[in-house]
Amino acid sequence: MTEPTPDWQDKEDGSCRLQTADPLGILKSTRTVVELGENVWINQDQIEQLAKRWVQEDSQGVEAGTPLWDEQYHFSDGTARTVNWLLLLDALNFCFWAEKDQPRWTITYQNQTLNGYWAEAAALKRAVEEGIPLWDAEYLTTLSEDTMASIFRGSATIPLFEQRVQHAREVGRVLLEHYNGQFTNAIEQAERNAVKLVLLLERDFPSFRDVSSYRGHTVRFLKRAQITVADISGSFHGQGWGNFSEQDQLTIFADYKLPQVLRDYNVLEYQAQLAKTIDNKELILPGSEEEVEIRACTIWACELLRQSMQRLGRRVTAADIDMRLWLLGQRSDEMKPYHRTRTIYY
Ligand SMILES: Nc1nc2c(c(CN[C@H]3C=C[C@H](O)[C@@H]3O)cn2[C@@H]2O[C@H](COP(=O)(O)O)[C@@H](O)[C@H]2O)c(=O)[nH]1
Repeated sequence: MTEPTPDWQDKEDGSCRLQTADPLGILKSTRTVVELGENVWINQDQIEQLAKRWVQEDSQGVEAGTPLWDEQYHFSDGTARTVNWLLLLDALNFCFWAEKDQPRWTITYQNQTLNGYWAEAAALKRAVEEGIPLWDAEYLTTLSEDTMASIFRGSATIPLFEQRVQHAREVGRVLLEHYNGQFTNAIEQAERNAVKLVLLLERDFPSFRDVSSYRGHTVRFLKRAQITVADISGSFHGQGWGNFSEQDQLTIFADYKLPQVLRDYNVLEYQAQLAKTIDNKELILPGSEEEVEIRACTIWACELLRQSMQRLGRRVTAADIDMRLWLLGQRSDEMKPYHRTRTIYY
């Protein structure tokens, strides 16, 4: 007696078959874009090949595995202060690349020159070590531009500086108004459920509302809301404040590095004009059809990769696939450029 097909599972045999409940409505809404899109395609053969390769690597113990949470560049004291610090980290976790032919923003920390995400994390850790209480909601509400400039001091300027100041103040304000200054209260209100916490972030923290529209359809990505939950889980090693239910219901986090890696594996293919724009590091407008298609196809390419690995007997979550691809993207100098969309969402 085979199990009855749950009502949310697709019956028709389309390539983008829904095999999870998709409580965040991300897979369903992005599937429309994948089906209608004319600028970005998913190559199913390449997905099967990558799935086979990863399953073989894993069986030979080469598994990239989810590395331990980094504590060299992340503030981590195991208390509610760390939870607030991580919320701030991910409220500012976007868009680290420089204008065309300009040097990236970097900082020096512990005699190392860091850029991108690692520079952001280390800058926020350095600030706490220098006595700036970034875990204090009250303090964040009136964070000055001078203080923020000092926090992110380094070579060149961190992009979208003004927006980052506004996001930090918004985090403080919303924490005070709704959660008595502690994001741990939000975790408890979400009953320690990953999906509920992502939806709470979307509802209460405007800068996290990463939702687009595409030919009249609403398209949900919620990248920073989802990575906030994943980072709290990572920092607390899945225990205590990091012990969430339904974490396997999260999708990958649609940033600018995953599409770059998926294109390098020929899993994503770009229409000629779009490929030229990206290879020339020209800007792609936020909310444009091209940008939404890149992000939607990234999400579905990873979902199809997950399904393909499962058919090969290897159960992984979207977060496992995300981490593996993102780490590959940290060594992406040889790859074709990632797409340039100036946005606060990723
Ligand atoms: N999809 C996905 N995107 C992620 C991350 C991370 C870092 N998180 C992990 C790191 C340690 C912990 O284990 C965290 O889990 C940053 N980003 C995004 O990448 C971009 C920055 O790239 P680059 O310019 O090269 O620094 C930017 O959009 C940023 O938002 C992730 O994990 N997945």
